[in-house]
Amino acid sequence: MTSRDPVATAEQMRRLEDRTANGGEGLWRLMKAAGEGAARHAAIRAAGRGVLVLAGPGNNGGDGYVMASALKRFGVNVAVAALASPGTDLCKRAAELWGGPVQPLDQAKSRPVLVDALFGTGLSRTLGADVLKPLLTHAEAAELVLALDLPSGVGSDDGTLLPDAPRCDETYAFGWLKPGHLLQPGADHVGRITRVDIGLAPPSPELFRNQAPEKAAVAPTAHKYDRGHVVVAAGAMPGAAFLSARAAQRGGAGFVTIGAENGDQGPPTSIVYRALHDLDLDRVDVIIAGPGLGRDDHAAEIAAFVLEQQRAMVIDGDMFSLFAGEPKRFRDLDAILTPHEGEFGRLFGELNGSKIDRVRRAADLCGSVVVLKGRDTVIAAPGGRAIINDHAHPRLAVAGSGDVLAGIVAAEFAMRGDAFVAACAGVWRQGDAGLRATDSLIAEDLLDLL
Ligand SMILES: NC(=O)C1=CN([C@@H]2O[C@H](COP(=O)(O)OP(=O)(O)OC[C@H]3O[C@@H](n4cnc5c(N)ncnc54)[C@H](O)[C@@H]3O)[C@@H](O)[C@H]2O)[C@@H](O)CC1
Ligand SMILES: [K+]
Repeated sequence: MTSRDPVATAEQMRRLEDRTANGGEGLWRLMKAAGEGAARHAAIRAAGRGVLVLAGPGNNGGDGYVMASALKRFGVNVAVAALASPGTDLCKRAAELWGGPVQPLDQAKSRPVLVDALFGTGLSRTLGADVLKPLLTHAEAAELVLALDLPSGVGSDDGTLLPDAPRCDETYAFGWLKPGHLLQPGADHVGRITRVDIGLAPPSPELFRNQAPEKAAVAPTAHKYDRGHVVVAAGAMPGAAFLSARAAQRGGAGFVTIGAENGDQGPPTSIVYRALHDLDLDRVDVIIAGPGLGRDDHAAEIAAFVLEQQRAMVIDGDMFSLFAGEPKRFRDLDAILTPHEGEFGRLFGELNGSKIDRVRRAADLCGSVVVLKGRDTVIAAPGGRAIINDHAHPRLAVAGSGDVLAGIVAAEFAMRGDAFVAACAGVWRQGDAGLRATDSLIAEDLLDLL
């Protein structure tokens, strides 16, 4: 697997900072690297326009003072306004480095470029009107809003968003990405993410941002079955099964069968229709169950039958209603579950914490890879390995999009054999298709975009 951007929580960032810095001077070097790194990017983005830096009382504010002093050195016309006097040693030192005038937040004159250095990973409660009102006024007056580390109002660990927090155009992420850069609704306020390397030690590899997968290897001599045989267990709504089957084909599976319970033949296409009970399921790589399956007794029989097969599976749609509150039913399988929020709640009930916490817990509960779909999709394997996918577009929220995802993920699973890697690859590919589509997207279009 190619290298992915690690994602670190605020607590992990603090520990990494301590481990890297080894004392006060080291911490100061990190702050200097952060503020100066951001200044180098911002000086170019400002393109001669005046800059106003809003500095908070903590170390995010410290980064702001360092940045302002570097911008001044670069010849940029920069002013600083502060919420309160510096509250940490590092912030004090940074304010001394700046040494120029500092105005109160609500008395500063707005400028075309605004830098939000009020709060970063230390935001711990809701923003008062004393902060929010001037912040919004300056942001509305600016042509370009840049945030240091995180936009003020975005929760670093969970992507929550405080009401009325302004939207930024670009965020300079110091060291590593934080979950708040990628999780909704906060991620929508982050704008373009630019990572600024400050020489921080790497975090333990637990959480990453998804990235373009390497193509699954196919041997030049591969037979169609070597490229993966995927079966879709069809039920009440054959259209959904067809979409999944087509997506599995387009996704790269060599052979795709729709297992229709009564052996119904579909339209004459390269998809084979067979009665599910007549298939030699031992020779099948992955079974998809759920898309269009239905929720009646007949569907329940099919669901029980496919679970008994103990094959690798992609589980979606109606399966989460048929097994509501029973995630342990999937425990002994090598499976990928692809619920949306509603289905996730139906299967796992209410779980606490951030989206990452909840999906990790869910994966442990069912012993399988769980993909919680959305603008921000979180994928977790049992044991804690997790990925956030922000490579997607809201236009993917159309009927049938989930059926397509199940098919792509199944193809990837059949070709790669590793559930977590396959889920990450499939989610990326669907997101990528969505990004390349137009706003008139319907699920069928995705098939041609794979
Ligand atoms: N952890 C790291 O590795 C590094 C961190 N740096 C910077 O340090 C930041 C974290 O600094 P801090 O931990 O000092 O935290 P912040 O500077 O984000 O905020 C903490 C301060 O804000 C106050 N506060 C929190 N929520 C508030 C609210 N809603 N209303 C009013 N006041 C509020 C706190 O009481 C505290 O004074 C990072 O985001 C980054 O910008 C960088 O200097 C470089 C290295
Ligand atoms: K900030």
